[in-house]
Amino acid sequence: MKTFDELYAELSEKARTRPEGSGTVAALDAGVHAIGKKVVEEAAESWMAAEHESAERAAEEISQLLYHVQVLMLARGLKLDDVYAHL
Ligand SMILES: N=c1c2ncn([C@@H]3O[C@H](COP(=O)(O)OP(=O)(O)OP(=O)(O)O)[C@@H](O)[C@H]3O)c2ncn1[C@@H]1O[C@H](COP(=O)(O)O)[C@@H](O)[C@H]1O
Repeated sequence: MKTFDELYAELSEKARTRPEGSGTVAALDAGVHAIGKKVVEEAAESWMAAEHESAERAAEEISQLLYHVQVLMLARGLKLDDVYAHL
């Protein structure tokens, strides 16, 4: 298990070191447009799971949404504090 901040730190390190086989590196290389589409897809899947499936399935889809949101942040060079400043 990891927190939102811990995941962001892990993904930042992946973006910096670009290890072979990293899905995050592949997503970053695909660019903001492709990442944005994944965010929308995972948002829809989160909605559908929350409305029609178990709480556990909804949590799983929401975790994927959070992951893709973080990849989008990295693609735009946004740090956690840039977002937290608006909360
Ligand atoms: N938490 C996640 C995570 N959540 C979601 N995803 C990606 O989102 C996809 C889920 O989308 P879907 O369920 O729609 O599955 P899918 O349509 O079959 O996936 P695609 O065909 O679109 O790849 C997964 O296949 C992963 O590619 C994640 N990929 C990575 N992480 C974590 O990120 C870290 C870095 O991962 P790597 O960069 O791959 O090393 C690790 O700790 C991972 O656990």
